[in-house]
Amino acid sequence: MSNRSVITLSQISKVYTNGKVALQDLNLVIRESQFVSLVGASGCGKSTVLRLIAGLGQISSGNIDWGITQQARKLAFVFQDAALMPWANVEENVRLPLKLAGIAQKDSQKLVQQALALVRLVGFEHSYPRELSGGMKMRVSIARALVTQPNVLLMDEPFGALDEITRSKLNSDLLDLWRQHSWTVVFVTHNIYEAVYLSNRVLVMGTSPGRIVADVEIAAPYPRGEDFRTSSLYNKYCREVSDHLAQAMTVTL
Ligand SMILES: Nc1ncnc2c1ncn2[C@@H]1O[C@H](COP(=O)(O)OP(=O)(O)OP(=O)(O)O)[C@@H](O)[C@H]1O
Repeated sequence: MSNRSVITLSQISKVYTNGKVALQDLNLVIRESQFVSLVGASGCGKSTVLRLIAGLGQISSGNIDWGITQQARKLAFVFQDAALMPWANVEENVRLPLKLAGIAQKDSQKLVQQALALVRLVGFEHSYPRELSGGMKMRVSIARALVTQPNVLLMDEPFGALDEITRSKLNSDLLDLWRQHSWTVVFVTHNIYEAVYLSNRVLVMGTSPGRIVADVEIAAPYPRGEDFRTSSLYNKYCREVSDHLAQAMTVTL
């Protein structure tokens, strides 16, 4: 991991048109290849942070500065809902961003195959979303994000709707991919255990107005397997994040 800052949020505030102050004076530096999770109570502004980083919505005040040029910057967004086109098969769903970018099918085929291989969906190219499990649909959604070969991956509770076993499997797969590709990842989740397992940094947000109340470095080496999940170190970090979260919620409840 380099020390280069990729995303710098300075004094960010976001007031929605209904007057809701979602974020106030938020400062945050995300470094290259970091895996950063945002955790916090519902409504504390996690998705707002992610959307502003993605350029989906206007900042009310403050700045976002990028450490990579606009030309070199490749963002991909993964949503909680796999949001696949039901009438299109797996391959067509994954190809969509390339099609929208005007890339011809003959040129996109290799990228689509590579993305499907990354999420282990080779052989399911011609299946339709209705034929897939929830975990497989989410893999398609991740492949659709990866097909553009991003260097920054923004993930908004991608595994929130999945059962625990599927979530745990996808967590391990995501970590393997992240280690191979060194993306900078910003990951939103409600789940403390997931955040600690995945991240090298967990940011705890407080609400009303949304702000960062704790920045916890998860100083455990990768690869992280079952050994880590059952270790006292993992428990220690989960307790630390949980305590910060409980404190943030006491202040606002
Ligand atoms: N388009 C909008 N217009 C008005 N208020 C909004 C809008 N989007 C979000 N909000 C409000 O801004 C606050 C932050 O919302 P946001 O979705 O960022 O929170 P969150 O932490 O991601 O919540 P959750 O965990 O429930 O997804 C909430 O009070 C929400 O109701």
